[in-house]
Parts: sequence; C-alpha cells; structure tokens
Amino acid sequence: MVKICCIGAGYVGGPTMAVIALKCPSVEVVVVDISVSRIAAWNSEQLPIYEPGLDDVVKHCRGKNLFFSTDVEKHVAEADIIFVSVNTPTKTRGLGAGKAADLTYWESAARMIADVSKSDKIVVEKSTVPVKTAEAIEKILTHNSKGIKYQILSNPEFLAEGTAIKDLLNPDRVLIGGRETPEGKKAIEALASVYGQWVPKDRILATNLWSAELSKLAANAFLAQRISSVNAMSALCEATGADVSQVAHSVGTDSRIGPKFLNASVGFGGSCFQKDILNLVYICECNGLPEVANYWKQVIQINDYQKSRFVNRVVSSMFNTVSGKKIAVLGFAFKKDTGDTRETPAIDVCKGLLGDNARLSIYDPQVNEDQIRRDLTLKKFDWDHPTHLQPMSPTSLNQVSVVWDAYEATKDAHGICILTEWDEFKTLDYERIFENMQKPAFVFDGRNIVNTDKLREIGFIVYSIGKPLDPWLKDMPAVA
Ligand SMILES: NC(=O)c1ccc[n+]([C@@H]2O[C@H](COP(=O)([O-])OP(=O)(O)OC[C@H]3O[C@@H](n4cnc5c(N)ncnc54)[C@H](O)[C@@H]3O)[C@@H](O)[C@H]2O)c1
Ligand SMILES: O=c1ccn([C@@H]2O[C@H](COP(=O)(O)OP(=O)(O)O[C@H]3O[C@H](CO)[C@@H](O)[C@H](O)[C@H]3O)[C@@H](O)[C@H]2O)c(=O)[nH]1
Repeated sequence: MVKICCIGAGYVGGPTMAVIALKCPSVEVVVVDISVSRIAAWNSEQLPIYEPGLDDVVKHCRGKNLFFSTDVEKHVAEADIIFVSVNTPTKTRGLGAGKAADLTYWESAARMIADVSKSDKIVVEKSTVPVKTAEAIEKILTHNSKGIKYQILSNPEFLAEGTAIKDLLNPDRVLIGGRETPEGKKAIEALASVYGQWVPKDRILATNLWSAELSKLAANAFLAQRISSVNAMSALCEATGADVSQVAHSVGTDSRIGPKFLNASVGFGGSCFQKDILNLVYICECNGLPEVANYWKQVIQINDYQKSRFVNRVVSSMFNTVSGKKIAVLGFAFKKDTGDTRETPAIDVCKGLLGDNARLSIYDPQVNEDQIRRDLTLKKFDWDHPTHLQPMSPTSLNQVSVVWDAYEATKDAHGICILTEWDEFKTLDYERIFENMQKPAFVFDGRNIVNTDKLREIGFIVYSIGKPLDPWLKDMPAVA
C-alpha cells in the first residue's frame, strides 16, 4: 500500500489529502501537524475549517485510509510520498522584510524529513514557494541524506477557498514539476498515477521544477491583476457615470479576455494574492528586474487604493466625519462561503473607520468575535504563522461590537458597509433595516450585491463600487 504523509493540516493540506484519500482507497493518507488543537479538531465533529462538502469527504474516509496525527516524525518516516503544505508567510524582519517568503517552517520540515527518514522518499512541495526553493530543499536533504535518495517535486495547489472540494475533484489542471532525469521522471509518474485515479490524463501537466514553482506565482499574479484592473476602472466609472458591471461584461464577452474574475470589489483579500505577488516582486528584484517588479507591485498598490478609496467615500459622504457614529459592517470574511479572514479587505476598511473614530457593529455568518478582534489587533503578516505561535491576548477594542444578526448590527446605525458578498445580505428586509436606522441612512456596497434602485426607493443613500453615483455623493468628493 502506498503511504502518503502530508506535513501541515491547514486549508490546503486538510482538504487536498481528504480528496486523495476519497479517490484512492488503496492509498493510506496521514495528515500531520505541530498544532495539537488543529489535529484534535480534524479528529472531531467540528472540523477546523469551513468548506462546503469537506465534512462529508472527511467523514467518509477518516479512520479508514485518512488519519490526522501529531506524531509527525513517525508518519514521515513511514511514508513513500511526503507532501509539505506548511505556512510560507511574508518575512516581517531582516533581509527582504515585507516582501520575501519566510521559509522557516519549510526548512524545519525539510530538516525533520532528513533526520527521521530511513527509506527513499518523494518530497512534494505543496506550499507556495519562491522559484528555486526545490534546489534549497534538495541541498538540505542530500547533505543530510545518510545514503537515502530523495526526489523533489513541485505540485502547487490551485484550489480556491469556498470551492476547495469542487476544485480538487475537478481541477483545471494538476501541475507536477520535477527533475528532467530518469529518477525525476519516475517520481513525476508516481505522483501523476495518484492524481490519475480521478483527473483526466490531459489535465495532468508535467514541467521542469522551476516552471512549476513560477507558474503558481504567475497564476495568482494574473488573477489578482484582473481584479485590480477592473477596480481601477471602477474609480473611472464613478468619475464618468459609466457602470463598471456593464463595462466588465462588455470587456469580458471578448473571448480572448473571458468573463471570470472581473467583479469590481472593495479589494481582493485572502491568504495568497498579496503574499504571492510580494514574493514575486522580491524574486524579480533579486534577479535584477526592477521594471518587472514595479509592474506587479502596482497590482497591490491599486488594491490598497481601492480599500482606502472606499473608506474615504464612507467618511466624506457622512459629512466628513464618522466620529462616534455607529457603522454596521456586514461581512468580515475575505469572500463568501468561507470563515477565513486572512488579508480580508474588511480589516483595512474597519481599521480605516476606527481611525476616524467610528463605532463598529460587525456581523459575519461564519466569523466569530474572537477572530475579528484578533484580526483588528494583529500586526500585518502575523496571521500567517501557526496559530499557537501567534501573539496572544489582543488589546481590547471598545469601539467594536460583534453581533450574530444583520438586524442587530444595523439597529440605530448611521451607515452600513457590505464587505463580503454573502447571499443572505441580498435578501435582507431593507425596509425594516431602514426604519431602525439613523437618518439619513447610508448603504456602502463594497461587493455590488444590493439592488441600488430598490434601496434608493426605500430612502437609503447608496454607494455601489463603480456605479453611477447617488446625487448626494456627487457633491462630496472623496479626497484622501
Ligand atoms: N489557502 C489556500 O487557499 C492556498 C491555496 C494554494 C496554496 N496555498 C499555499 O499552501 C501553503 C499552506 O497554506 P494553508 O492555507 O494551508 O496554511 P495554514 O496556515 O492553514 O496551514 C499550515 C499548517 O502547517 C502547520 N505547520 C507549520 N510548520 C509545521 C511543521 N514544521 N510541521 C508540521 N506542521 C507545520 C501549521 O501548524 C498549520 O496548521 C502556503 O504556502 C500557501 O501559500 C494556500
Ligand atoms: O472578480 C473577482 C474575483 C475575486 N475577487 C476577490 O479576490 C479574492 C480572492 O478570491 P479567490 O481567488 O476566489 O479566492 P482564494 O481562495 O484566495 O483563491 C486564490 O488563491 C489561491 C491560493 O493561492 C489559489 O490557489 C486560487 O487559485 C486563487 O483563486 C477575494 O477577496 C474575492 O472576493 C474579486 O474582488 N473580484
């Protein structure tokens, strides 16, 4: 029986290994982690992450050919194929701080593999890493090899949160990079035969190691660039009276461009886009390509601009001050159908409003109070470390309350900011909400999900990203 061990039981390791176990009943899959609480949660009824369909897959396989354990060394020693799916945060200090990937967790996993291995291994990079990381790992492993042979493969993950199970069951492609030697090709084949149990052959792409590593960063950069492009257009739409949804639709019907990832928003969030682009920027700089680095940096700059532009709109619309005013924040997750808040635009928007002394009442159907308070007090990039290594006891935020109902959040509020596109926000009883708010009552829709005309009929002053402006807002330019 082939034995797979995955180091890192997070958003990638957990779902990916669960699907491999589901589709390959003859493979034993063990997911290991240094976080005791995470592993306990994977072994409980309440899984540590919310992902549609994940519960069913885990319950189907757990205890049969899928196991979660903190006994990292034992399972690594026993495995034939080891996936490494640990955190690769942005460095916060030293060389490359604020840009480069911090490979501390990666390196410690690699050293541990070298320490405990007694048989030949295929080591698979699942984490998103800088180009040429495989070479560094190879060096660590071979310099400590005790005669054991290692093949390193790059197999980046393209799943998106909220659709992880769907993406894993039916991926656009599975990318496997390896050495172009007979041993390297054999290792690629071994991993391809695992995915081949359910992924059509023509969707399994084999490349060299560096192409696979770079393709992951490139794919995220291209996706994020589309969002920044449409968000840049949204500012111009507001200035000219064009409607960003109409522009995006017209542009996206060109088959060379395509319709996906053209939704204007308050900004992209999530654990990957910003981190991976910063990483790409740093690699370009290290390779003497400042022009290329600056090109990609601009994608992040527009994203930051979009978030601060939104805050400025809120403040300027409300007579240039939100001091002491109650603002309801609907949605905190970085997108719908996930409880994940990593790099969510809600953090920057809330911090911006708190900076202007607003009182916030926050509601998200999947994010709890503790998480929101941590997010609003953690330092930039600190979130991307194993939970038990993050700073404890965040300072209290008196101006923030977290409630479990949109009606409670909006009661007596002066304005509403919609920051996540949860379906339930589309069907709220906005007449009831309007009745219970201070007047004039404002809605700032950062996701373009509400029916602007209907809300205006009710009496709201409505701002929707990239849409023709309410006459009220036209007279109040949002200058930083
Ligand atoms: N989240 C996504 O949607 C996504 C998608 C594609 C790629 N990625 C990449 O995959 C990697 C993992 O991301 P994630 O979202 O799953 O992170 P995560 O923080 O959810 O999970 C990482 C896990 O690794 C564990 N860990 C860290 N060091 C360890 C060690 N030495 N031994 C054992 N366990 C260790 C942590 O405790 C944590 O549970 C990152 O490189 C990320 O960029 C993420
Ligand atoms: O038209 C769009 C599409 C997305 N977003 C926002 O962009 C962010 C990222 O969304 P999405 O890409 O759907 O989620 P992620 O889970 O971050 O997935 C991305 O990042 C992963 C980690 O690398 C990759 O594996 C995926 O392929 C890639 O889509 C979210 O805040 C979305 O709200 C927009 O604002 N407009």
